[in-house]
Amino acid sequence: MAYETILVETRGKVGIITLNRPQALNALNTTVMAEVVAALQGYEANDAVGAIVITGSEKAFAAGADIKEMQSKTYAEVFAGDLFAEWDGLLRIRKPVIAAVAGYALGGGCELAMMCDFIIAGENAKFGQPEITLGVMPGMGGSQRLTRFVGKSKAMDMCLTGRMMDAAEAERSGLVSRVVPVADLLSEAIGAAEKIANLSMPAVMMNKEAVNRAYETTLAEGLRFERRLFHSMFALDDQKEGMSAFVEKRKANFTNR
Ligand SMILES: CCCCCCC/C=C/C(=O)SCCNC(=O)CCNC(=O)[C@H](O)C(C)(C)COP(=O)(O)OP(=O)(O)OC[C@H]1O[C@@H](n2cnc3c(N)ncnc32)[C@H](O)[C@@H]1OP(=O)(O)O
Repeated sequence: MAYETILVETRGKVGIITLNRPQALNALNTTVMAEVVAALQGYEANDAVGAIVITGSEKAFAAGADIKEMQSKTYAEVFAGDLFAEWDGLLRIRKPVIAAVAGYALGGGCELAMMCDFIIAGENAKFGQPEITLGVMPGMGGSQRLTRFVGKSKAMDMCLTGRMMDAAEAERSGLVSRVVPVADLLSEAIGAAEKIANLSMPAVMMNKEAVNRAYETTLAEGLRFERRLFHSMFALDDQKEGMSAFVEKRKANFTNR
């Protein structure tokens, strides 16, 4: 499929989506949204792909939702069209999605990164929710997810002042899982994705579902959910293979069954 605003490539078992609107610092317009979700759905349906990386350029992962596209919209339009709801398609992807962030990840760009399963940042990454400076607020989960990632005080600071957080602060605060030199960012993210893609896919997907559940439910309910998933894994060939391989001191050969 030919895309206008993203580049799509498969390396081994890893699908790579690169946001590609350099003239607008990868601002997220309606076309980007539709194309990213379509590419993700394509990888989700492709059994040869086990994990996905979303990245941008060295200067910008994404500098936010496209302000020029939003500028003149009316309340009636954004309400009736449920502006940005299509991004929820990302949340229905069951394979792991890693954000590889260099440069600006602002507004919707920061929100897109936080919708991924984890974030690997280049040393020049800058995260922020500057919507307040435009007279609005985050519209795709920023006020909720950022607060869960970094806590109330820092989330308030960022949403109310619009200030940016650099990669070191983002790692300290738990927003990103690792920080690497910009030159190594894509290979680090692809390496992590490749490692995941070579594991048992049902086990990977159940791990993802269980961690996500921690955001949505009580501790008691989450622990019950984890226990049930854990028990169900003993119905998988991959559980037998993984444990046998350990005991026999060999590499596991997972079949995703
Ligand atoms: C999954 C999530 C999607 C849903 C999102 C829901 C709600 C989200 C709302 C938002 O995201 S509002 C936008 C928040 N972002 C910002 O306010 C950042 C805006 N950009 C900047 O402040 C600066 O561009 C910068 C990032 C600090 C970089 O500055 P620099 O001087 O280096 O470059 P510029 O000359 O400013 O930009 C180059 C070029 O890119 C255009 N551009 C930058 N950001 C956007 C944007 N968000 N939307 C549209 N266009 C953008 C900028 O206008 C320049 O283009 P020209 O005007 O020269 O043609």
